[in-house]
Amino acid sequence: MNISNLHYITDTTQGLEPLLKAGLNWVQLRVKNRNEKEMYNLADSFVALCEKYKAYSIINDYPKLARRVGADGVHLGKEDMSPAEARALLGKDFIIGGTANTFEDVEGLYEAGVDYVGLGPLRFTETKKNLSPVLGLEGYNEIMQSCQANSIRTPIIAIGGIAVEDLAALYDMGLHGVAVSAAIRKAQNPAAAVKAFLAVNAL
Ligand SMILES: Cc1ncc(COP(=O)(O)OP(=O)(O)O)c(N)n1
Ligand SMILES: Cc1nc(C(=O)O)sc1CCOP(=O)(O)O
Ligand SMILES: [Mg+2]
Repeated sequence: MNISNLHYITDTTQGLEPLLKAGLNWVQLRVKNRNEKEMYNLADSFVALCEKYKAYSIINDYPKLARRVGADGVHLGKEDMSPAEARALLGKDFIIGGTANTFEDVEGLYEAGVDYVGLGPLRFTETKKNLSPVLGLEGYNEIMQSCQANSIRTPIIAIGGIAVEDLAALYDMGLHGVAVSAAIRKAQNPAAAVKAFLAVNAL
C-alpha cells in the first residue's frame, strides 16, 4: 500500500462520486455529532463508494466502526484510541494514521508504528474546532529537519487550511502529501480543484 499524496477529508458521501471520478484515490470520512446508527449507515455507504472507484477509505475517530464496515484504515488523534491499542485491535495490514503538532508527537507516532502522520495545522481553518497551535511553513521546516536528523521516515501529511499554492513549499521540505477539506469542498468546481491538486503531485 502506498500512502496517497492527496487525502480528501469529507463529512458526507454527497458529491463524492465526481471527485473519485476526477482521480481522488484516498478519502477520510470525518463526521462529528452523529448517533451510532447514522454513523454506521454513512460509513457503510462511504466504503462501498470508495471500493467502486478503488480508492482507499479511512474512517476518522472510530477504529471499531472502521473494521466493521470494511474500511482500509482509521485516523486517530490525541483524544482517540491510542495507535498501539488500535494496531492490536485491527492488525498489521490495517492503515493507521495519527495526528501530530510537534516533533515529539511525530516521534511518538513513529515509535507506535503508525502508517502515516497528519501534521498541522499549517494555518487557521474553520473546519476543525479546538485547533492546535498554527505551525506555518517555518514550523513545518523545523519539524521536518528534526525528522531527517532522527531518521524518521514515516510519511508526513500536512493539514489545516492547505491550498494548492502551498504544495511546492511543503514538498520541498520533505512532506509526503497533504490532507485537504475546504479548498476542495468549497471550491466553485470541486472536481477541478481535485485535478489541480493532483496535477501538482504529478509534476
Ligand atoms: C490526515 C489527518 N491529520 C490530522 C487529523 C486530525 O485528527 P484529530 O486530531 O483526531 O482531530 P479530528 O479530525 O478528529 O477533529 C485528521 N483528521 N486527518
Ligand atoms: C481535520 C483537521 N485536523 C487538523 C489538524 O491540525 O490536526 S486541521 C483539520 C482541518 C482540515 O480541513 P481544511 O483543509 O478545511 O482546513
Ligand atoms: Mg479525532
